[in-house]
Amino acid sequence: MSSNTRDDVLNHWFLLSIVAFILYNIRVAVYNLYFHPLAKYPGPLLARISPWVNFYHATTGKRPFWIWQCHQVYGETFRYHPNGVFINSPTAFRDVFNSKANTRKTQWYHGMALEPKSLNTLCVTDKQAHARKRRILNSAFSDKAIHSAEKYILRHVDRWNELTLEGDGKDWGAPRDFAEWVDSLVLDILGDLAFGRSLETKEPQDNPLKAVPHGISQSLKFINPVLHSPFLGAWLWLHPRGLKYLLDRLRSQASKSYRNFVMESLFRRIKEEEELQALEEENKRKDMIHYLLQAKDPETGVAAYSSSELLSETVLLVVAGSDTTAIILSALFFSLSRSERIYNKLVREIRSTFKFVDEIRSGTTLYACQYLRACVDEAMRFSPTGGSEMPREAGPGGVTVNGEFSPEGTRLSIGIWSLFRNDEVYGDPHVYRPERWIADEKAGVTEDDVARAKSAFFPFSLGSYNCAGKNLAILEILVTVARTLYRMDAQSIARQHSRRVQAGIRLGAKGQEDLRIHGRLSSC
Ligand code: HEM
Repeated sequence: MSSNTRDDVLNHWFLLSIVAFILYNIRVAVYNLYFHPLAKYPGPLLARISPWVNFYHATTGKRPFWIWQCHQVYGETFRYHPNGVFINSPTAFRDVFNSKANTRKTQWYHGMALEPKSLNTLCVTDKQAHARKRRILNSAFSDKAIHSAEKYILRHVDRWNELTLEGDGKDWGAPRDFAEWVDSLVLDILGDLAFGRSLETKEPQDNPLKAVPHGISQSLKFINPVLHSPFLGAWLWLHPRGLKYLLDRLRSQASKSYRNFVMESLFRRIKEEEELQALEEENKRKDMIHYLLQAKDPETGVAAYSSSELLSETVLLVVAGSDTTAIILSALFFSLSRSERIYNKLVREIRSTFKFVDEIRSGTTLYACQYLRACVDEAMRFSPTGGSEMPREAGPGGVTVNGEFSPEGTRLSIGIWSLFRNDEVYGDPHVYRPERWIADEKAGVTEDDVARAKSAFFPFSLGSYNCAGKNLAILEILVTVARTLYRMDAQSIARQHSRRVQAGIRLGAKGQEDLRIHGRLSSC
């Protein structure tokens, strides 16, 4: 064949390919717009046709706000993906997340896993496998386990307070970047509760583990767009075929230090467990990893977890147990720094309820501090911790959500940020107002108002997949806030937002935080 004829053939095939590609996309667009089961729902035109729009918003870091804006424009339900809708309704949340709902976790969760082959309790999508793993995890969060963990939480909070106050505490101490400062507290607590050792990241000396919270944020920020991308399936396929190796090499230093920390801590803890076997039962330290190591398969009696499953479960505990609690504490102190009225009211409640700081521990007195709990709930509403949504899809045979039927495989999403800022439920959703959680006729808040607010409030999710660590998290937050504000006056030196939220994940870059807090001894 002459070179001219070969060029003609190539040009011909090239043109044909382009025409075929265009025709294929037109066909897909027409189907998605007019014949797809979700065709009746409104939404941005391009998002209804193509999954790339949703992906684009995930890369911007502002997807929760895009979702909220779309609800303002298109109403309660809008189509954000050819095969998915967002629904901003408390009823829809219950329909999708209740234990009996015919819905399932999507492939998104497999992408979240460190090792897609060793899925942890959060990432496993098979319901029976999840129930088995969750039973084991529950033993690490039983009332007894939390009760025995409390003394470690208190010890860390007390030391953190001591370090916040400088010298004799009579003058304002040097301002601290609150986001980082709270990260160190939460990580030290987590280290003690999970691995039975204090990580000492709040101590002044240099410590490579101080980079761990940043490593966690970076890893989450990196994976978030991938999870929302149309190439997630290919990503999961490639992961065991070389992609994992490549990613490990490209990882940032902070992300590496977080991974190494988890691995080292776990392997060190496994060794210690062997030594602990020789001790009397009451002298054994029963931290979270202890429960995982001791778990047995009920049928075979052998260890329930392989070492890669243990690692995967440990990663979950570290991420779920640190980033979330730190975000809520940060959001709460940030909101207090913006309102003298709320700050003073909370301080009054804490200082009038307890006579001594040591009385601030789990128990009816702490849990009866109504305003404290309202401030925490309002922080969880105001700055929800998870990503934009907890992705679910309709199971076999489809499911009815909010009165509308969706066939199997339809993505059914509820934007957490949008739901917690739903105008119809909260009236003034963009205002941090703890009073909305306490019925008080004089303040104009009725029982019905509180019930309505609670009807849309699911900070720890709902059903079988709800947060395993919720009681621990609440205790940690309550004692940290109460002991800190009992002991010291806190003051913000800047009035801008401390933490921007990127798809539910903190940016938290060093030096970019605006909320700096310093304390001085309280007069009580
Ligand atoms: C204020 C703090 C916290 C909030 C708001 C929170 C919220 C949540 C939410 C919404 C989920 C469901 C995620 C999903 O389905 O995609 C979840 C799951 C989970 N959380 Fe938390 N969490 C917090 C603290 C903690 C702590 C301190 C721990 C333990 C160290 C923890 C351990 C877990 C675990 C193990 C799961 C997976 C449960 C399962 O899938 O069965 N969380 N959390």
